[in-house]
Amino acid sequence: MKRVSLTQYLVEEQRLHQNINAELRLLIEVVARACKRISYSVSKGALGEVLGSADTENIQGEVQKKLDVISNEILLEANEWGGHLAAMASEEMETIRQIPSRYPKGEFLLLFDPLDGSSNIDVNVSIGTIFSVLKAPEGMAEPTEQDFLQPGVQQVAAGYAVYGPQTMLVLTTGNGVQCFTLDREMGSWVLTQSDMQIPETTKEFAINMSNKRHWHAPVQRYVDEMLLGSTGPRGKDFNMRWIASMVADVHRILNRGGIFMYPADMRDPSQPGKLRLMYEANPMAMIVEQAGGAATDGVGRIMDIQPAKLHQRVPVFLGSKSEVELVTRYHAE
Ligand SMILES: O=P(O)(O)OC[C@H]1O[C@](O)(COP(=O)(O)O)[C@@H](O)[C@@H]1O
Ligand SMILES: [Mg+2]
Ligand SMILES: [Mg+2]
Repeated sequence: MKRVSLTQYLVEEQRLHQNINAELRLLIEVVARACKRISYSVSKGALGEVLGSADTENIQGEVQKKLDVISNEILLEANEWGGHLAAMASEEMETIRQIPSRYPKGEFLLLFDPLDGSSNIDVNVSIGTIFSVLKAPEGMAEPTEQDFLQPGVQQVAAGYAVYGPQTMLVLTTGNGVQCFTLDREMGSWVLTQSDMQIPETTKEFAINMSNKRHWHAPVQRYVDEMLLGSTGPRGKDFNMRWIASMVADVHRILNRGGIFMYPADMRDPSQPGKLRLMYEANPMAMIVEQAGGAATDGVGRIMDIQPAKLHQRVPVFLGSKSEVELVTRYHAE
């Protein structure tokens, strides 16, 4: 197999398609390097004293795990001095992080969920990092939180790292989706899947079924019809998977199709769903659309949503196009 590294891929992408410039290319490399460091920490587990709770709470009121804090620090530190960013925002921080004045500033805004699937850390199940890159408005001295509130269609790149049996980096810069596997001996990311495409037909769905009694009618209907299998209106049996790490669930769907759902439910109307628009839904929506799938909030395209606040939550339906279209249609009926 001819080995193509992440660096070689990005250089070629810049040369052939001009969808990225040198600054974005270097920014992606810095993020990828940070993910490599996170991967090494994850794999050390108890030996690296990275497991367990940090005994602190994040802005969402969730108890932080040690790895949430460690991963956030790794990403902040790696990106601060790179010179490619104007500012950063993280799921784990209340407000945005400016680039210290001693470092050069760049033209991009970076947003991340440093550690996705926190509940899986201590039980050795796949977890990940999700990131999104936006362009900073031109000519500002210091970006404000308002500058981050851009719809997902304006993302210039998005990706995730999944820390599973293998560590992989899945990336889009708006020209398809590529997957790189971390070669631990060489310390490099090697291209292992080009132009990933989500299979169109599927028999698999992912949702946390324990919330069933709280769902709204369209989601009840859609899931009930799948559960009826070959005896119901769908005329075929479905399988269910729920890893509770969005990264791992989306990675499976990119590879073998399916639909991932985290709907809003009837419990707390002020919390429309669990997932965060800026750190989880938008970057995953860009990846899924670039791989031929679809991503909606049940009403419209996720990437068209005009964010109102940094830590906004949204319902998420993403994956194989026909399934996402069906559940979205049920919301309209
Ligand atoms: O425990 P639940 O409600 O099934 O939620 C699982 C979902 O929560 C998340 O873990 C949220 O991510 P964080 O770990 O970054 O908070 C998603 O990855 C996942 O899809
Ligand atoms: Mg998450
Ligand atoms: Mg997280």
